[in-house]
Amino acid sequence: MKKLYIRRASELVTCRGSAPKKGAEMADIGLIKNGGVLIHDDRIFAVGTTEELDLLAGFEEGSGQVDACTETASGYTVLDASGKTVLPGFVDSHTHFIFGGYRAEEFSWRLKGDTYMSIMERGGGINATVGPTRDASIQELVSVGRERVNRMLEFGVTTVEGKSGYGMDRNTELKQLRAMKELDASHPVDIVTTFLGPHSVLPQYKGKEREFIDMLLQDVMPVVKEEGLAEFADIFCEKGVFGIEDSEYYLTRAKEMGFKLKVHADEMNSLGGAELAARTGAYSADHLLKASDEGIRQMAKAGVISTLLPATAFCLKEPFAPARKMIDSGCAVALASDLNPGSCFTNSIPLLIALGCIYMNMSIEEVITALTINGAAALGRSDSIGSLEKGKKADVVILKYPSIHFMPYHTGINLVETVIKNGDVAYQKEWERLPELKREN
Ligand SMILES: N=CN[C@@H](CCC(=O)O)C(=O)O
Ligand SMILES: [Zn+2]
Repeated sequence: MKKLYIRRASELVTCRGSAPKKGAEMADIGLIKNGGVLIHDDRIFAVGTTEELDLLAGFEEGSGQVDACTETASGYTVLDASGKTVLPGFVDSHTHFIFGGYRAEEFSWRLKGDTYMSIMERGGGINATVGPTRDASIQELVSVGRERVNRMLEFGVTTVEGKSGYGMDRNTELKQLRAMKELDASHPVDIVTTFLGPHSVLPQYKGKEREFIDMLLQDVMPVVKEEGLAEFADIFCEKGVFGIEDSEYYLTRAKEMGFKLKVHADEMNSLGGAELAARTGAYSADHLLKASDEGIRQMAKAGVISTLLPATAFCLKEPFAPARKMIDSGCAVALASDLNPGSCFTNSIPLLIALGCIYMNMSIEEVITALTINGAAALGRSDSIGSLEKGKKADVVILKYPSIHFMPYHTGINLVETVIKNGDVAYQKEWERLPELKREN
């Protein structure tokens, strides 16, 4: 058995307890000073103070057994985390990271005053990514996806959700999902897949949205189900895209087929997407910039996770989702990057931390909960990831600094030093590796 002991962490964040964490529970991150984690193979064996775990591991302080990274008599490899913060691996629970091409020009147009929806109406936006994604081979999608997931791992992400939705035909939707499955099998980061066929309306389906949805339900989703290509089904419920009736029709049938549900809801307009998510029993409603008070109340009551995507609001120069109101109303809030080729091309966890704390009035404890256990719950995985508790996957992040308060304080800076995935070191930062400067005489 492979045994690892992370020892003497200045602050160890467990996020233990029931999940998801709602309302005031979000501030309780189960912090242990001078904490440690014992890992056996790919699972967490014990979590506690270093004193408690030394006893459990058969260590004697001062015996010389506990030097950093040495094999010890009791078989543990020791990782000395003194002066550092240890957290559960981050869960990025909403992304669109598999696609072909780029849309950099749209960002410039928006800087000059165009809106996301006006660009979409004149043929840009999501539809503009369809051609390059259809043209890309599965190996090209896997290769570019691998680079993106590598970058996520550097930020401490150990599980990521990825959506289809840039094919909107049978072959390309399946190709996107298969690319993610191939990556999942060959990369340390776990990938949870979502079918998002109804992501936009192609010109030939304008005014015939129901026909398009029926095509997806009949021709594509049975294959997705049969091959186990996606666990969740999602839809872009928005004015000018898919309305409430079409969205409810799709979600109801997707649920009957055995998919878990997610909804892109109330992003640009208050359409009743949050209420729809509550009504259909969705795991999460995502975006929610314009969620109504009634929608917030219903999400809290139904236990729908409010997945907020502040980097998207930031890039679109839109007001942030009302995180404070949601938490104070008893909602469980998750934060995710929404990495995509159009509205938000970032996978930066430090940016989410900064926006959450500075602009959304969330405490750093609430932000940590939103990026770990509540993200895990939004993916239906809170029993296996999202917290440091006995029996869970050993997905652990170690930060260079001694306290969680460095996370917003070192604004926008990646503090991740080590990432452990399934008990193995998957990423180790080399802080001071600079090239030798050559001097000409
Ligand atoms: N809003 C809908 N879908 C994506 C954007 C996708 C794109 O613009 O390519 C989102 O969640 O932000
Ligand atoms: Zn999205």
